[in-house]
Amino acid sequence: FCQSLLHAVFPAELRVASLKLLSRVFNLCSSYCYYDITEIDGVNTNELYNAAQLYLSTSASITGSRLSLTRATNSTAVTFGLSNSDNLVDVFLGVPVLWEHVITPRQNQTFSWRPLPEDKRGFTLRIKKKDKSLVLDSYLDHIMDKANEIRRKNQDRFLYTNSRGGSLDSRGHPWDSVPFKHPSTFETLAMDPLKKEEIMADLNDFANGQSFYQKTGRAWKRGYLLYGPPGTGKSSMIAAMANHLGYDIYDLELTEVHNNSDLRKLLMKTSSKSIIVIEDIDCSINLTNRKKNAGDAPGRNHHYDGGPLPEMRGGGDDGGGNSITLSGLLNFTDGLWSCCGSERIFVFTTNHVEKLDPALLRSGRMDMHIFMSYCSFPSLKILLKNYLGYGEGDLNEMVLKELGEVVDDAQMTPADISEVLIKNRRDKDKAVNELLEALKARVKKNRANGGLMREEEEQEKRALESPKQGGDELQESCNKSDDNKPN
Ligand SMILES: Nc1ncnc2c1ncn2[C@@H]1O[C@H](COP(=O)(O)OP(=O)(O)OP(=O)(O)O)[C@@H](O)[C@H]1O
Repeated sequence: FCQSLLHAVFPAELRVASLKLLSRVFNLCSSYCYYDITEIDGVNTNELYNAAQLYLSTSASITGSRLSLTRATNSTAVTFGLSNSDNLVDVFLGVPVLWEHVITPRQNQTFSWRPLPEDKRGFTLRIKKKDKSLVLDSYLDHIMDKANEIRRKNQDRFLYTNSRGGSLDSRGHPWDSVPFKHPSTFETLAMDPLKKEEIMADLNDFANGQSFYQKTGRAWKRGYLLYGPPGTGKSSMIAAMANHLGYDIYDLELTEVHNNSDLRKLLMKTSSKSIIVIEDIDCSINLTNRKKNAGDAPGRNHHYDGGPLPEMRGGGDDGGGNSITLSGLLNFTDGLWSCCGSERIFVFTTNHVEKLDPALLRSGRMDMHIFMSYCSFPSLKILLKNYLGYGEGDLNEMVLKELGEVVDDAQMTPADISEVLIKNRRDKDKAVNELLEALKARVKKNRANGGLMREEEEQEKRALESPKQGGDELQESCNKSDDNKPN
């Protein structure tokens, strides 16, 4: 009776109008504004909805007991999201933002070339009116960036190489790629923990430093020089860097690049958020005495240490002529061309730092010089944990002390030590005993050689400390060290 009375007094049109009026009054009085971010915008997928879902899946402040779990194609990680009507508060630049996930059944199917989901999904974002400009100006961009970063970390990454004599694939791309699945991480890397932390902090500062680089007018790139004897983990370090940041790797085979202009083309085809690696830089091109090289005979500035000699490719001009020159390489890492794209890391590795031209070592080019040393005691403990599962306190105190006493003087590389441990990994005691024997034998051998290996290391350090030393002098010191090399 009441209902029919109400309907008679308030006809449907009046009811709708008054509801609209009420909601308008409510909106005017409310200090909040609301944004709806629906999954499907018309018939197109709304990128912002997917990004918000991914972004919120990393938030630790999710309330509610029902969460949705997803695992995307090509992804190795499971992410969780908000279920229906669940909400969470995110804080951005000190401003609280409320997110609510709303799922409603789709009523009338609109005509579409593809079937639409049965449910209409969307987020409602509630924010104070006074903070509206903040949301529109930077919060949504922040969400898109973060979501891309999460996708990158979750998805397979790629290892690119140019080793096809500079030919292009069917898409005109000069790089070959394979999925990158190297298991090396900073946790498994045998290295002084303090040094490791310093490198990780430097990488994090770089990856989060967009505004810093923009503010200071610097190109968003960073250079690392990894040097040290073979088998000390330079390649493992590069893999750990890529895994830590979630970057792709471009392994640049310089000996396959014909000239400076090809080098530029390769650079232009690299993506941002990547590590561009030139391994054994001292063996790839002749990086010393560059003035002399500029006038050298054709092909002279390609220089090899042991590998097959490259084809003679013409004169060594600096301006994009017929072969790679040091200045071409410096333009690649340092000049205007290095700034196409952004967020890129250059890593050069060498076993003979003293052979490098001081121009390459100058600060600003290689921002961080990382010496990969022979296995130290802290590094040894990491290897024992990796290969035998020995944690702190698991190994007999006496044995540990003995290992500590000989490991520095043995000057064995982590690669050599890993070999000994791998060989006996099923019998832990045997592995440790054999390692101890191997270390002692190496100490004996080094003493018989008069500690020449350590001297070589010292030379490398001196070369780094005096980057202004001329190319000729460096070459001379390098030749001397090669002559004196122990077997
Ligand atoms: N610091 C390290 N931490 C953990 N494992 C290491 C380390 N150094 C070497 N290894 C082990 O030795 C193997 C060879 O090391 P890696 O190729 O990284 O050395 P490298 O210094 O790059 O050698 P090269 O100069 O000959 O290229 C690795 O696969 C890894 O198993």
